[in-house]
Amino acid sequence: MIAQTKEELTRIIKPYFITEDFPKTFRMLKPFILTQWKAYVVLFSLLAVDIFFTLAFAWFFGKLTNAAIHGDFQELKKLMPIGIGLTLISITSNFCDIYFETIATNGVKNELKEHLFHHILRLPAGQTSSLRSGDLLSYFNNDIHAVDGVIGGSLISLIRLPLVYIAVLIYLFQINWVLCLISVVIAPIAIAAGAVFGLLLKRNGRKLHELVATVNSLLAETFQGLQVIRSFTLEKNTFKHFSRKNKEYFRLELENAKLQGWYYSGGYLINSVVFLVSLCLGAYFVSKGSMTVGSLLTFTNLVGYLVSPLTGIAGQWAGFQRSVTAIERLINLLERPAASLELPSYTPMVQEIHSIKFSNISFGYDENKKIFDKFSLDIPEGKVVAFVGPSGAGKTTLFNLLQGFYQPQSGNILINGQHTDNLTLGELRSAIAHVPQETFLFGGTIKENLMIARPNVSQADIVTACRQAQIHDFIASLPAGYDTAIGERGIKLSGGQKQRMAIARAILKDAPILLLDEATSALDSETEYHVKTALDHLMKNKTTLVIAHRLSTIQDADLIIVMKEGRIDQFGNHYELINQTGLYKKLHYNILAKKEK
Ligand SMILES: Nc1ncnc2c1ncn2[C@@H]1O[C@H](COP(=O)(O)OP(=O)(O)OP(=O)(O)O)[C@@H](O)[C@H]1O
Repeated sequence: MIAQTKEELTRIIKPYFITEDFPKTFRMLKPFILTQWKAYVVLFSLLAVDIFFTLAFAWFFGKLTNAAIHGDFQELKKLMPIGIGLTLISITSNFCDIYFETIATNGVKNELKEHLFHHILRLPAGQTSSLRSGDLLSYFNNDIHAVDGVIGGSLISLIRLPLVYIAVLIYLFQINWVLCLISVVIAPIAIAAGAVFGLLLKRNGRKLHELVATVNSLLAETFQGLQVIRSFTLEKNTFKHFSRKNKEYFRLELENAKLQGWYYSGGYLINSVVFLVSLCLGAYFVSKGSMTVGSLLTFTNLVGYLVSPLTGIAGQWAGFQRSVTAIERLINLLERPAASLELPSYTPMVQEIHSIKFSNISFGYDENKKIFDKFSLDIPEGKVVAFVGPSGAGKTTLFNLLQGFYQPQSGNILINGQHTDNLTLGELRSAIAHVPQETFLFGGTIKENLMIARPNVSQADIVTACRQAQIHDFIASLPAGYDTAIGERGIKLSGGQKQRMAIARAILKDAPILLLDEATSALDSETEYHVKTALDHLMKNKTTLVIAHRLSTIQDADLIIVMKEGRIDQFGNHYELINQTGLYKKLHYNILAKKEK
């Protein structure tokens, strides 16, 4: 398709050229590169050794040939130690090159990985909810490794190759300027061809990085959702989807290989032509006596360096471009604003709760769709407050705001009269124990899962908490007891056991505010009894906010807040509310009806 207008032409050409992302890339990488400055200084010093060696070896070769032709054994004897010295320099410099390049690139990547991980851990929920876990993994196992091109070999080569070119050009010019001129004429072709391939590879590189992230997300979601896939018999469709993406990846890699193949073959062709022309012309000059055989050999030895740096620069440029596309993705992530400067950690500053107040809160996950509009609520000290209301009323959102996962667009949340904005995230979250509806357990042992509640918990604390949470007897009956591995996400535990593990965690955390999101899934009456006993222990002496689904929790609550569409529809205790006509009465009879079924 031919571009009709200038704008259209610009739109087609633009993706092939780096403009703003180039300085942006270096601005982002600079602090990480500076951490490895010593290795980079060594690498740049080695450039000089490399250039010296290239010229010296060609010189040595020519000298040796002339000495051999003239049977000059004295000269040969003098040249031998020089040859050995050059070889030793070359071996040492090669070793140092590899060693220091590894230090520089891996050092930078290590720092970058830590920075990225640190950043992701500080991102607010609003930023991470739009990221898929596969995408996040891709940053670490794909994009970070692709930065090699910018921080390692490609960067060094982009500096080394022009220097080699200039040094060789000056040297060869002195040997035979006519031959030199022929080689220089070829330069624009090599540069132009390399640049075009580099830009084509960049476009392909961006597609490849995006596709790797998609495939990673697909894999992560498939493995996490294997049970759903099995129960909805989605195996065939899932496989087809994966296979399509996998083939697309293969096709893009092939396209890349083709581009690289053409590029290297083109470089080889240019190299060969220059070499043959120089050799034939040089042979003519030797036959005319205007050049020695040694000089011709030196020339043919070095003439490649007048072409390869040019094609090489273009090749490195291509690698560089592909890396830049990976870095663009990293920059996009790193530009997302973090919720705090430091990583939150357990900081139990708030020991007692006298008041919790939501004051004129307005909030929407999407700013155009408000969940709360000037919402206010006072939570009484040391009481159990139950939140009930239809799905989507905003009950969980209230919990999210109190824990600082999201910030209200206006209004304040105050704990003991102090704005939660004035507390660090560590202080705020250490004051709250949250028992979510679905318990997330890590893949380690029971003990490891309980120890995350707070630092320095003892075995005795754990056992006491588990007894109160009605889970100790079960754990003790396991062959490895508290050291039993519970499988990924605690797959080896039942729903009721997971809930009691979450309650034990909350007991261990011993925070003054308790947020409880009761599970909606029905438990058998014995487990229900155990869970209720565990909760009674947990709620003692705490200010408790509970999203309640169980009749007993609701009836026993000191205050019931009936929520509807982000507003408080009714409030009071069970006996007050049941005698009013309104939403509570309806909800109450709905729960009763469900229970009877
Ligand atoms: N992370 C999110 N991003 C965007 N919208 C969200 C998000 N979480 C919840 N919502 C929306 O906010 C509204 C309130 O949801 P919330 O989870 O607070 O309701 P709820 O009262 O807890 O409901 P349920 O009883 O079903 O859990 C809903 O319309 C929901 O779609």
